[in-house]
Amino acid sequence: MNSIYQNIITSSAKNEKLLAVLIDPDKMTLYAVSGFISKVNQSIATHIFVGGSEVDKGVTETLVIEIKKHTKLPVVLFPGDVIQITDKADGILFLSLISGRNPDYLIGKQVEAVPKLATTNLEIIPTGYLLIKNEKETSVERVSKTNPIQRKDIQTIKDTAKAGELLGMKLIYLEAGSGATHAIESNIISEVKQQLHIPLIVGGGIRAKTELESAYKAGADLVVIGTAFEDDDTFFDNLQK
Ligand SMILES: CC(C)=CCC/C(C)=C/CC/C(C)=C/CC/C(C)=C/COP(=O)(O)OP(=O)(O)O
Ligand SMILES: O=P(O)(O)OC[C@@H](O)CO
Ligand SMILES: [Mg+2]
Repeated sequence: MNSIYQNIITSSAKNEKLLAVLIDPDKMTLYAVSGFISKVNQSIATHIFVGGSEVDKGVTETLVIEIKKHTKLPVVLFPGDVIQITDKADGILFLSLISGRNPDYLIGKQVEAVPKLATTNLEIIPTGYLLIKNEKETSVERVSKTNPIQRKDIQTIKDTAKAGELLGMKLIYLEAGSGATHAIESNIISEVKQQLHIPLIVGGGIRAKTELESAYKAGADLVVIGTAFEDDDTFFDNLQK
């Protein structure tokens, strides 16, 4: 059986780069799904992530059902909270916000999620999630009440990512924040990647194909893009298969 995680590992070993399109349930209407997903299907995207920092109950499930009608790509939950868990998706990034020091987002929400996950067949992918500072406050900072790590503090970023790996996490996600003023720099990505043995996800503020390519070149195995597609879906035209 080809699991989502196994595919990420295999692609990473072959240096085949992956792209997740992030759909924020707050911003996508049900009637827009089929048109949007048809663009995703024609693009180089390999995954669909669904999640937001603040989403009302039930909204994620309805959206995932609709998305699944239109694509064969794996749909992976990227939840800001436990209420976003639905068994209609294929997998879930089981996030721990390791850049922060809020116990609710390190272990509390994860404990709360267990009874919900017990009734699903979701593939659970333990993910160390690091928020890196940009020029404006991000939704994740506000919602989680945690401080991001400063960009100049590369050693802390590296040590935090490595600590996630040593704790047994299967992916590390470097996050500049949805709609970040600037994407995570190549030197940060490459320094983090060099000392990891697990795949690296990079997201936040990537709005151009050149930025996507430089994240890949620096060592990102999977890049997440949301806002650039939300703002202007002609961005897909540059990312045709
Ligand atoms: C259920 C489990 C295991 C975890 C959920 C709880 C944790 C630890 C979450 C991590 C911190 C967090 C709040 C992540 C949110 C990730 C996310 C989907 C960000 C995208 O944010 P948007 O909602 O697009 O931001 P905007 O509203 O600014 O567009
Ligand atoms: O919306 P953007 O800025 O592309 O960010 C994607 C993702 O990393 C946000 O959690
Ligand atoms: Mg968003």
